[in-house]
Amino acid sequence: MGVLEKIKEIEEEMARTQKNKATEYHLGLLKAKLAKYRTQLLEPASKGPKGEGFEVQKFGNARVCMIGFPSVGKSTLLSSITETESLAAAYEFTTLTCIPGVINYNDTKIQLLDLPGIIEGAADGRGRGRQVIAVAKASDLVLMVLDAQKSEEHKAKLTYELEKVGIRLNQERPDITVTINKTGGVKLISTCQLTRIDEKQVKNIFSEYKIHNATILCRQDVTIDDIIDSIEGNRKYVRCLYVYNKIDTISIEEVDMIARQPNNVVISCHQKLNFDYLLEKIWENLGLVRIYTKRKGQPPDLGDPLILTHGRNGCTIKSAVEQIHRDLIKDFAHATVWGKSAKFMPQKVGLNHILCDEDVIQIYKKAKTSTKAKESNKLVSITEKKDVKKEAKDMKDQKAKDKKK
Ligand SMILES: Nc1nc2c(ncn2[C@@H]2O[C@H](COP(=O)(O)OP(=O)(O)OP(=O)(O)O)[C@@H](O)[C@H]2O)c(=O)[nH]1
Ligand SMILES: [K+]
Ligand SMILES: [Mg+2]
Repeated sequence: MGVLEKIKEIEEEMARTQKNKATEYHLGLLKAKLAKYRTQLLEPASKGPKGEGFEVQKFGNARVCMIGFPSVGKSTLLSSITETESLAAAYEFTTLTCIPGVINYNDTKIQLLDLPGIIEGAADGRGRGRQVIAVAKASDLVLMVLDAQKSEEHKAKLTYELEKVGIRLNQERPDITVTINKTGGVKLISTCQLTRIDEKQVKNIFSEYKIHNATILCRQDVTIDDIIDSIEGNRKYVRCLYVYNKIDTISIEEVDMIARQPNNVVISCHQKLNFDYLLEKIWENLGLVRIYTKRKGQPPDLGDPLILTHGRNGCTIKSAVEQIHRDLIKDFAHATVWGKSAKFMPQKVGLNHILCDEDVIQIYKKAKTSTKAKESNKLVSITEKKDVKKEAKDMKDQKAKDKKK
């Protein structure tokens, strides 16, 4: 029986199983089995003939892709907010390849990718689903474009299709560390109370993966899915905006209700409604930071900022210096900062200072001691030493003289 049939069988069994304390272990095991088969299913995609995927050159400071069912308005949106025209039409599957456009926003270039519509079962290979979803895995932000008339079920279905290939939308990577040992069995350690899993359940899951000796350290109250994700490892945690298009076809009350949900953006391409807010949310979710550099005695160069991304713990002077020039780090002495991150203007800071958007920095390098200067320095230090030695000797002679008297 092929992998797809096995997946189908397990999904049916999970749907049939009552969710309660007694079946929890069994369901956990089924989830692990499912995750294993899904990973197997994905393997061929990467080994498939090269031409299959949508090889689109990365461009600009960030990559955003549009995922959605056919005819929700992805191509109309690309043509509306970038200079690129992408054919739009009422029939489904108008777009058959990946069409890149560029959003110029806040001195940055954000690549926006239009993709073919996907349908249920996309992750299992229906239509060009797997190639479309692979682009989502390689993006910094996913725009899930939805037709405002269609119910929430579309959003849930698309989330499930992305989940099946290991994409976790708007979730943080769970803080779990798995160490495989030679002996000692499976040990579950946690720095907080675990209310959703226990050691026996975790042991079952690990034995499903034929791992019998491991230490699992959890720093938050994790679920069994998080444990499976940490074993599988190939998960991608991506920010996602739910873009509800065609709001010209629903009532104001419905628009208001949709707009209030987190990560939702309501737009109408036909009436060009709310594009500014969409661009603002894209910018916010990409976590891009513009840093302007200035030289001593000159005004900052406002035309061409450094564009950095907000890492997990912010963006530091170090990442800015590395972007200017890799070798600059070793000559770095200190920097002065003007802007939101400076306590006073200008503030003298080191490599670990966390920068804010639109800060201005000036970099100071260590004073280059040329070899001649080094010689003279050395000379100075040696003569100093000589003086010190001579002084010590004079003092000693003096003492000896005093003694004789
Ligand atoms: N009422 C309304 N119709 C829209 C809006 N935006 C797009 N459409 C229509 O929706 C249909 C589909 O638009 P497309 O841009 O081709 O949608 P798509 O998601 O790119 O479709 P595929 O490429 O087939 O996946 C077209 O007839 C558009 O004119 C909108 O804001 N309001
Ligand atoms: K269409
Ligand atoms: Mg299209």
